[in-house]
Amino acid sequence: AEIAIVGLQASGKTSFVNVITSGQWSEDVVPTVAFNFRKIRKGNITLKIWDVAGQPKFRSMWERYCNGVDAIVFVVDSIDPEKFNTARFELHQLLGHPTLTGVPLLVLGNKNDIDGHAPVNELIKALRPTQPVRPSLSLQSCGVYSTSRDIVLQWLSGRSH
Ligand SMILES: Nc1nc2c(ncn2[C@@H]2O[C@H](COP(=O)(O)OP(=O)(O)OP(=O)(O)O)[C@@H](O)[C@H]2O)c(=O)[nH]1
Ligand SMILES: [Mg+2]
Repeated sequence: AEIAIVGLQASGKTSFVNVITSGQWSEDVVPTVAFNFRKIRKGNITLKIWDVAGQPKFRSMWERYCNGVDAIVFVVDSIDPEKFNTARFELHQLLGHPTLTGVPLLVLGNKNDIDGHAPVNELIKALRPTQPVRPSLSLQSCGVYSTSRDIVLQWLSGRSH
């Protein structure tokens, strides 16, 4: 399966990829420039991961990396409600590209290890990821210490063909 991971800067995309690829949580992450490409094997599935940069100047590239993938993962920082509006805007901007019609979407509310994080129902209200309609949509909460990463991996594996 090939997946693209997008979302605003500092939402935790690279940290998430580090945990699913090496099982290691590292404090030492630097803001991504352009993208990182990672390839991992999980059982008999090879995941090709485009970890795309989230700073404003890189957002116009998201569509290019998402084009042709088996699933898009959109990461949101669930402890930073002030960014929800921008996140929604960028998410809808991305999903509005005709090239991405029908691509399965997984929205991750990251940093759920921190007290006061927004729960899934609040993220759904804030981001309204169901518009436009997606055939395959999932919204999950995750964080560095959470086992939901396994659920996420399962979801991703199920999207491969
Ligand atoms: N507590 C907590 N901190 C996290 C989590 N994920 C990421 N962080 C922290 O959030 C900050 C940003 O993480 P990155 O993984 O660099 O974020 P990014 O989305 O890749 O950012 P860009 O590459 O600039 O788009 C870092 O200080 C991480 O340590 C998490 O699940 N829990
Ligand atoms: Mg990054």
